[in-house]
Amino acid sequence: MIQETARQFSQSVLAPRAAQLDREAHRALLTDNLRQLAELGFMGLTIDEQYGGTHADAVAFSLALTELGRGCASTAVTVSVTNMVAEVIQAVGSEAQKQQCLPPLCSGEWLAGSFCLSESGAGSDPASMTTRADRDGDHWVLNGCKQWITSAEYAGIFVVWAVTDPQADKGKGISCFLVPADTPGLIIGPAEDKMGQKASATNEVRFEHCRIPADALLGPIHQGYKIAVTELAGGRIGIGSMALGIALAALDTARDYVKERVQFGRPLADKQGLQWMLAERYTEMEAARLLLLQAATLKAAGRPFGCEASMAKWMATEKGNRACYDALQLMGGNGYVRDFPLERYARDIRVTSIYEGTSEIQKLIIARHLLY
Ligand SMILES: CC(C)(COP(=O)(O)OP(=O)(O)OC[C@H]1O[C@@H](n2cnc3c(N)ncnc32)[C@H](O)[C@@H]1OP(=O)(O)O)[C@@H](O)C(=O)NCCC(=O)NCCSC(=O)CCS(=O)O
Repeated sequence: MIQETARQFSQSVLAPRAAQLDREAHRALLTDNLRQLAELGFMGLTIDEQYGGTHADAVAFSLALTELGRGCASTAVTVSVTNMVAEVIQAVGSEAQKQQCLPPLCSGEWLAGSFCLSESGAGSDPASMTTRADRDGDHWVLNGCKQWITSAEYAGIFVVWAVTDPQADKGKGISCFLVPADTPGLIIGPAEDKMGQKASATNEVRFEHCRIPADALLGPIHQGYKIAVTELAGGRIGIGSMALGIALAALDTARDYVKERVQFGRPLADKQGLQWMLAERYTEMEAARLLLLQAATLKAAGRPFGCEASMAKWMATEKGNRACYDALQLMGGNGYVRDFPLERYARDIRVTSIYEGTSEIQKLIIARHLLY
């Protein structure tokens, strides 16, 4: 039912608006999409009902993200990251923190949540972060700068990682905090001018003597790094599922095109070389779908799923990029112009093999599981 609801919303609302969102980086249309999705229960898909969530599982999350990715990647990534933020709070938050943050995130009162981990010098290696949280009486004081933060412009809550013990071994002195958007000293930089996913804002977030109360600590002190890498594994199912949706949208468009387009007196679909392109790319995306469902099923069962999530993200995003490349090729010049959505799909999918862990990081995680 969740998959069908996502599919219908994606076809009827997201897809018709996606070109305008992309062309104008249209925040108002994006936020309208988000409000409607929150009403449908997509902002707290795996969150307990008592906090306003849908209480679905990771499989439903994956299926939903694929359908939303088919329609509009800018919207889908916002849903994925907001769900990841809600999951961190549900996983390690106190009862008071859950009561404070989850209902407004799930209902859409807060349009989004932001996951503030990466810094300019700490992307693939977040344990090298330099943002500090220093204790001052009954407060923490945050200083530092985060980069590549999805939705920062319109987020209601920020989950922020900072060094709380600079003397500790690498990764052992980091803690996690909850920072409401209106906290003085939290400063949102201008949006990046990106290649794709243009309506989704990606900002720098600075903390300048940003004072937060002691009870803003999220989860145990100095355990923040482990919380981040654990939650990122779940986020990777979302990004992989969205990439699958973008790739399938591209392949479906190209498949319909080659059936219609006549060259040398026959439809392009009759050319065996082009048939094989479609056969290979659809087969790869089916493999990605099954890997995503495997990772999601393990997560839903409460079993370890980090390696499987990395395998699934690698497959869905790398093969998804290839699928968009070939789909564009199948449409020739028409793939390259804005009259058709192919060039947007190809731009939107490119970042999926970069954010929430590059393809190289996914292979590092997979290799560690194989070897150690
Ligand atoms: C590449 C890395 C995986 C390397 O990690 P490290 O070697 O530095 O750390 P580990 O020792 O592997 O892990 C630390 C700690 O956590 C435990 N752990 C690790 N993974 C899991 C898991 N899936 N589930 C549970 N626990 C896990 C591990 O056992 C260790 O525990 P102990 O200390 O031994 O008790 C890592 O650096 C990495 O993933 N890098 C990529 C970071 C990344 O994806 N960055 C992009 C973030 S996206 C962003 O910030 C923008 C937000 S957005 O808007 O989307």
